[in-house]
Amino acid sequence: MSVPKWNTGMTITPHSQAWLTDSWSRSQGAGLQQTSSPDELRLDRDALAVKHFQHKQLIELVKQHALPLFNQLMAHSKSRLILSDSEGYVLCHWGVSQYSDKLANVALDIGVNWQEQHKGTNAIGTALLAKQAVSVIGDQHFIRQHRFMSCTASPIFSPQGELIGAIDITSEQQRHTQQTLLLISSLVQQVETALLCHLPGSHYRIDLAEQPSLITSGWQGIVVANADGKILGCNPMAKTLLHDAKVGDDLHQYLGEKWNRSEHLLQHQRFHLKTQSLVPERRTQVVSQQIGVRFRDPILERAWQQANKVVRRCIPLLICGETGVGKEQFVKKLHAQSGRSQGPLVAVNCAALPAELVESELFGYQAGAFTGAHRNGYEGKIRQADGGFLFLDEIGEMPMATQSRLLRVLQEREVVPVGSNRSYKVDIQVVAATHANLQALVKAGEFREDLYYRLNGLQVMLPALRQRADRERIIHKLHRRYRTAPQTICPQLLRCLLDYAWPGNLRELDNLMQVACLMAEDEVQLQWQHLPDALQTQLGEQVQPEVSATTAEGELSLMINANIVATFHRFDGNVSRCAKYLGMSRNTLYRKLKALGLK
Ligand SMILES: Nc1ncnc2c1ncn2[C@@H]1O[C@H](COP(=O)(O)OP(=O)(O)OP(=O)(O)O)[C@@H](O)[C@H]1O
Repeated sequence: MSVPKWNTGMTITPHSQAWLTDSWSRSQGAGLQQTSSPDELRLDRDALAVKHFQHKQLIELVKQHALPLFNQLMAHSKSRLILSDSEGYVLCHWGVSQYSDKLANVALDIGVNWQEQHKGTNAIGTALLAKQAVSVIGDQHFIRQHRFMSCTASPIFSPQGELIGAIDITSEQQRHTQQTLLLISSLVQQVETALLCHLPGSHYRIDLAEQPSLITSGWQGIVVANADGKILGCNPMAKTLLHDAKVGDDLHQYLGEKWNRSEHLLQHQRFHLKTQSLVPERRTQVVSQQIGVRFRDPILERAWQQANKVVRRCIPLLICGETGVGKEQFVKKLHAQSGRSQGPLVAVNCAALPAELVESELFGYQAGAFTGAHRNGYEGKIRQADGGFLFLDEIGEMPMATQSRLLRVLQEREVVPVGSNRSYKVDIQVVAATHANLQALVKAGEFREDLYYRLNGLQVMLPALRQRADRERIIHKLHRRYRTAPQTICPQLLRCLLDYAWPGNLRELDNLMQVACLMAEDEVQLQWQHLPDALQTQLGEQVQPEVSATTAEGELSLMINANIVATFHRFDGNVSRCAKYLGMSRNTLYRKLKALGLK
C-alpha cells in the first residue's frame, strides 16, 4: 500500500484517521494550493442579515446552552467558540478578542465561508462534510497559513435529523486533545436537546433511563411530547430505549398512564422517568425575545412578511379583517419588530371618538382654540406618533371632514393644529385597520377615494379564525395559557371547536378559553360541560338532534354545520375549495355532505 506524503512533511500513515486522508484528497481535488491563501467567499451585509434571521433560534440556543459552559472551561485558554450554518458560513463567534487580528487575517470571521472546498481541511468544513466531530490540529490543516490554529468542531442536527450547522472551538496555541472533542460533543448535545424542547407544540419533556442515577447524566433518553401526550421528538438515546417509538405515538403506550403526573422520579416497568412541563420556559422566552414572530397559517404568514417589507420603507399599510381577528395585535408585533420599535405606537380608535373631537384628538389644538380647550393646547395623536407608528383603527368610521385633513397630513407629512396657522413636520409610519369593506364605502360615497389610495400602500387581509389552517394550534395555545394544571382537551370537544364558525374570531376563542379553564379547574380534561351555556347551545345547534344529547361522547362525525352548507353553496359545490376553506379533509367533508343529503 502506498503511503501518501504531503509536501508539508506530514505523513499520512495507515494509522491516520480515514476522514483526514479523505479530506486532504478532497482539498487537493478542489484545486487548492497549500502555499497560497484561498479566495474568500464572504456574505454581504444583507445576505448575512438574512442568515442571522433564518438561524435566530439556533444562535439564541447556542448562546443559552453552549456559551456558558465554553466560558467556564475555556475562557482563559485563548480560544474562540464559533457557530456556522450547514453551508459553512460563520454566523457568530465568541471568545477572546486579542486574537481577532490573526484570526481575521485568515478570515475566520463572521460571514465567511469555511467549507472544505474553499478553505481546505479545517474543523468546520470537514466536520460538516464528514458529519462527525473532528479535531484539526496545526499541521493537519491543508492550507499552510491555517497551521497556527487548533480547531475542533462537531455538526449539529435538528430533531428531524437534518444537518443545520456546526459548533467549533478554535485556539491559537493550545493543542486540542480528546477533552476538547468531548467538550464540543457535549456542547452540541446541549444545543440539540434545546432544539428538541423547542419543537412547535412541545409541552412536556420526559427524561428516562434504565438506572435512576443516569437520569441527569447527560446520557439519558429525552422525549418531547405535546399537551395531549403525543410524541413530537426523541433524542438518539430515547430512540434506542423506546425501540420503535414514532412521532405521533401516544406516550402512555410506552410509559404507562401516569407518565405526566409528577416531576419526581417515577418508575414504569424497566424505565425511570421524570416529566417536566416546558410551558413556563417557552413563555418567558417569547417575552424576552419579542422577535421571531411566526404565524403558522400560510395566509397570515404571507401578510406578515409583506407588511414587514412595506414598513421598512415607511409605506402606508391598510389591514383588513373581521372583528377580533387580531388586527391590533398584529400591529403591535409589527411595531415591536420594526426599526421604529424605540419610537411610540400611538393608536386612535376612529369609531370611539365623538365626531366633534376627532380633529382635535388627531391634529391637536392651539391654546385657547375653542371653549373648553386646555390652556396649554394639545399636540394631538399625530405629533405624538412622531418617529413611530400611528395606528388608525376602524378608519372606515372617520368623518368625511376629518378625512380630507388627514389626507393633507399624509401628503405633506405636516400637521396644522386646530386654531393654529403653524405647521409641524412629522415622521410617521401610518397603519390603518378596518373590518369594513372600504372599497364599498368609497363606492357609496362614504369614504374619500383619494384617502383610500393614500392609506392603501399595501393592503393585507387577516384571515378569520374559521379560515385559519392553524386553528388547532391556537386552541391548544390558549388552553395552555389559561388552564391551571396539566389538562387535555376532550377530542370530541376539540372537533366541535374546530368546526365552529367563530363569528367573534380570536377574541371569542380567547374569552371562551378563559371561562372554560376556570370551570375546569383541577380536572384532567376540558370537556363539553365546562363551556358557557350560550356556547353549548350554539355548538349544539351544529349537531344533529339525535346525537346532541350525548355530544361529549357521541359520534360527532354526523355533525350538521350550517357553515358547511353556506360554504358549499358559496364555492358552487367545489368540494376541494370548500374543504380547504373549512380546514378539513375532503373525505371528512364528503361524509358530512352525504349526511346532509348534499352529495
Ligand atoms: N395571535 C393571537 N393569539 C391568541 N389570541 C389573540 C391573538 N391575537 C389576538 N388575540 C385575542 O383576540 C383579541 C382581539 O384582538 P385584536 O384587538 O387585535 O383584534 P382586532 O382585529 O383589532 O379586533 P377589532 O376589529 O374588534 O378591533 C385580543 O384581545 C386577544 O384576546
